[in-house]
Amino acid sequence: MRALHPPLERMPLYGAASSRAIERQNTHLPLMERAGLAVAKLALALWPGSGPIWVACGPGNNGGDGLVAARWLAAHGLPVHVSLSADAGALPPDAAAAHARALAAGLPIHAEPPDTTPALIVDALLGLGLSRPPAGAVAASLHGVAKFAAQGARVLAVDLPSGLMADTGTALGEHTVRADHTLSLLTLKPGLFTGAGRAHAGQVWFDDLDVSPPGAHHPADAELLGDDALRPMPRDATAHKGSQGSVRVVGGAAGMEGAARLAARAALAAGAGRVYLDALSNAPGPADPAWPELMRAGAEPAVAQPGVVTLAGCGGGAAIATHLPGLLAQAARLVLDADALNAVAGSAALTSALQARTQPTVLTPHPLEAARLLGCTVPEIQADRLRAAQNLAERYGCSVVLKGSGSVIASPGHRLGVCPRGSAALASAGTGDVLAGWLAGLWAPEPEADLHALCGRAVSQHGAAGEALPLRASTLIERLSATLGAA
Ligand SMILES: NC(=O)C1=CN([C@@H]2O[C@H](COP(=O)(O)OP(=O)(O)OC[C@H]3O[C@@H](n4cnc5c(N)ncnc54)[C@H](O)[C@@H]3O)[C@@H](O)[C@H]2O)[C@@H](O)CC1
Ligand SMILES: Nc1ncnc2c1ncn2[C@@H]1O[C@H](COP(=O)(O)OP(=O)(O)O)[C@@H](O)[C@H]1O
Repeated sequence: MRALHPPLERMPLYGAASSRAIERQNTHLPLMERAGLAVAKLALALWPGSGPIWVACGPGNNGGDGLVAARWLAAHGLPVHVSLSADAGALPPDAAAAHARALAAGLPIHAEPPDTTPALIVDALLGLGLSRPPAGAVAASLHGVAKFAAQGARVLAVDLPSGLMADTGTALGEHTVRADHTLSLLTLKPGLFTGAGRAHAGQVWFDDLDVSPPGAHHPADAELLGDDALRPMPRDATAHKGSQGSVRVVGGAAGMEGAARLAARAALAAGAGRVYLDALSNAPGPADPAWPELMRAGAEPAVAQPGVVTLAGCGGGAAIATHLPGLLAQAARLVLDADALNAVAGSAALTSALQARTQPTVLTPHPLEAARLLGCTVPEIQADRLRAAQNLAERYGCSVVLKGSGSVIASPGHRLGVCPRGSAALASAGTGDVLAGWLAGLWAPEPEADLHALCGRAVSQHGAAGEALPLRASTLIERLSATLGAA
């Protein structure tokens, strides 16, 4: 068992169906006994030393894990209140056996939550089997968990916070558990790291139940990005500005020049040899008075040159649409962000032009831009962020970074990546422009890079720099420069 916190290694993620398939391959092992023992060990470590522990067990095998854990905790002499929000006669076989062993050990099993606030709650109500918004006895227990948590009880979720969907990180029902800790068992589930998952899971722990590697015969559904993505690329001693590639930022309509400047600054900080700004505002003067290194684009460099990465959209407004036909047709390497994405979503001609591109392209939508591109709603995007990113990648034939808590990286033919870095400190205007610029700047010197991996690097580095307040987009560039930058 181990805690997942930096430095993080790459880890495979398995959704509910894959986790069940792996479980089926290992039915010869006492998985529930191992799971319950792991839960008990972590609960013991988290227990504050006094006060009761409420082990809240549900109707399935997640409840079975809880019953095993409760037996171990009671055997250690800890004050345990076990509740079962289900008919014991209807438990699945493994959980029924765990129930029988708990009774045989003399453990009282209640129908109701405790009367007084526990010090620690072990949430074993629902795991992988969640199939509908909680109701009845389970919902009543979930209400109790929320009430006691508000009174200061710590919460350890078994496998998944009850109410959270394993595959998507969608919270079903109003009382989805907000855990302080979640111990993911056998496999790590993608829903812990994207959508509402990060808000509900707290500190994630993982125990493979000694089934290692858990998916030897089963491909992972996605990959959790590791901190190897944070390593800066070494710069060759013979590097010169010409060898580092160029970034051309097309954006910054009147009133939104700042967005394009943030992107251009980030591109320079990431390592691009030269950065040009095509400001759509046509305002006179230097590209960025505070950053004299940034140049105004004239006739050169042509976007068709392989050394040039074009980043279009940041603060582009409606004006970006007129530039897109040319950029989509010619740009050797293209990143589309913000208004460029909105323009594509609103135009069948631009959509066709994007789909017809054969040169490498990255899209960096936030959920609203993604919804426009897929012709659906933001809740539909957020209900399954992995699928949305995959659909975008396939529909447009591009690499895609679907931003937000637990950014998802998708490219045709590649395994989905989920980024566990970043935080709500990034929730302020301009941080997305910095990401787009940083990505373009990382890409500039590496035309042959695996674009999917490069997107993962950009998102991980941006996220790692965005985990502490106070944070403005400008300070984000400073942090990126200080820790990972090349400029
Ligand atoms: N069997 C084993 O050997 C192992 C089981 N494990 C545990 O087993 C869990 C999966 O067990 P299950 O497949 O039984 O799934 P769950 O324990 O999540 O529960 C499934 C049960 O909950 C009911 N249910 C679903 N949604 C509900 C709702 N909204 N309100 C009320 N009831 C609802 C279902 O009808 C079903 O009876 C994992 O999450 C994990 O905790 C793992 O520890 C690995 C080993
Ligand atoms: N709660 C959060 N957790 C993690 N990352 C976040 C969170 N909120 C925002 N971000 C990140 O901040 C950036 C915001 O981008 P975006 O919405 O395009 O903003 P803007 O257009 O103002 O620059 C994205 O990289 C996004 O993933």
